[in-house]
Amino acid sequence: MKILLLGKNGQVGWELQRSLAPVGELIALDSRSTDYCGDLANLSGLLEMVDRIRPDVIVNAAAYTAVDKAESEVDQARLVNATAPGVLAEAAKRHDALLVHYSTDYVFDGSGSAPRQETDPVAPPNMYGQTKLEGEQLIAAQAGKHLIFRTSWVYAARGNNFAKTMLRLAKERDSLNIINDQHGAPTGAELIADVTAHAIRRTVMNPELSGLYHLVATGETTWFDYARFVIEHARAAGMPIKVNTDDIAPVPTSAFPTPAKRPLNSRLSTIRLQNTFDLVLPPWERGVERMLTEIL
Ligand SMILES: NC(=O)C1=CN([C@@H]2O[C@H](COP(=O)(O)OP(=O)(O)OC[C@H]3O[C@@H](n4cnc5c(N)ncnc54)[C@H](OP(=O)(O)O)[C@@H]3O)[C@@H](O)[C@H]2O)C=CC1
Ligand SMILES: Cc1cn([C@H]2C[C@H](O)[C@@H](COP(=O)(O)OP(=O)(O)O[C@H]3O[C@@H](C)C(=O)[C@@H](O)[C@H]3O)O2)c(=O)[nH]c1=O
Ligand SMILES: [Mg+2]
Repeated sequence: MKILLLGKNGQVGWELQRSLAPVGELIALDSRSTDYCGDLANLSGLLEMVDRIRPDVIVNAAAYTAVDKAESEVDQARLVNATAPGVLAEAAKRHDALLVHYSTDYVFDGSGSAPRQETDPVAPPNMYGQTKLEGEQLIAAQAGKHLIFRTSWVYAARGNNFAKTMLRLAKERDSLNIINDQHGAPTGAELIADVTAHAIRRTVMNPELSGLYHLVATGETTWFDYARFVIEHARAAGMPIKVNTDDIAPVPTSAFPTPAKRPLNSRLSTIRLQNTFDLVLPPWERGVERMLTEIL
């Protein structure tokens, strides 16, 4: 089985290089690859690359993930998050290949407090979420073999994420204001990559498993509680931390203005994923502790 991985150096892409290696013959690309085009902004290059490689599985871990910047760079965000995945879906269908793709909690408006199911209505609060939703829709419209995993609050030892931002700020500043009314589950790139490998094996044998699945760690937290969890672990591990525990302040969303609006409720229900693929998803704290142990 030939697997094509796009976005190999992102948080999830890096872990997929590990988890997909034993699943099939892996060809991993990024935007700067030279043998084959791995640039999602080059649509004709992408098509030519897929026709040359003729993969059995395409895993797209590339995305425009700068949430605030997407508000002012909509065209680039849409090209990478929507148009290119649509082109990949078309090419995958032509080759009868399985397309695996990732989406986000930011497709939901964030109202209420119930965990969202895959069938719940979508209403993205920002342009990143809007373009990610358009990507989902273009893939589904092809009706080829596909898996779309919506995840949230992704972190990894390698790459940029909220936990690493907090470690940096805790060393530099003596006070922090952190939003305490946005709820969700930090989800490790390792978990996403491991579940992806498992689901690919099942879906290749059983294409009717195609569809949309929520994939997040178990439990929930807020950005504030998550920040405290990370900073206190780092302090206990002996990392030099400048900020006092009492000077990490919980604030409402209204007190932390950003260009992009974020949902208050990012909880995702994973029942469909767990039942379909016989999976157990670990509590979010386990993965974050592992990541901290690795980087501290
Ligand atoms: N990060 C998060 O918190 C969340 C992410 N997701 C989704 O999960 C998936 C993986 O995200 P994650 O690993 O965190 O993202 P990262 O931001 O870590 O990685 C994204 C990768 O996409 C690449 N990329 C951007 N533009 C292009 C392009 N034009 N051509 C090729 N590659 C490109 C980047 O490479 P380069 O730097 O070289 O441009 C980067 O390596 C994405 O679909 C994302 O939308 C969902 C929910 C939460
Ligand atoms: C730096 C900082 C952020 N915040 C808030 C802003 C925001 O609401 C929240 C997280 O900030 P970030 O910029 O890391 O989050 P953001 O980039 O919005 O993270 C999102 O990325 C995309 C790709 C996704 O798909 C989402 O699931 C989610 O992970 O924390 C504070 O309250 N205080 C701070 O000092
Ligand atoms: Mg971000």
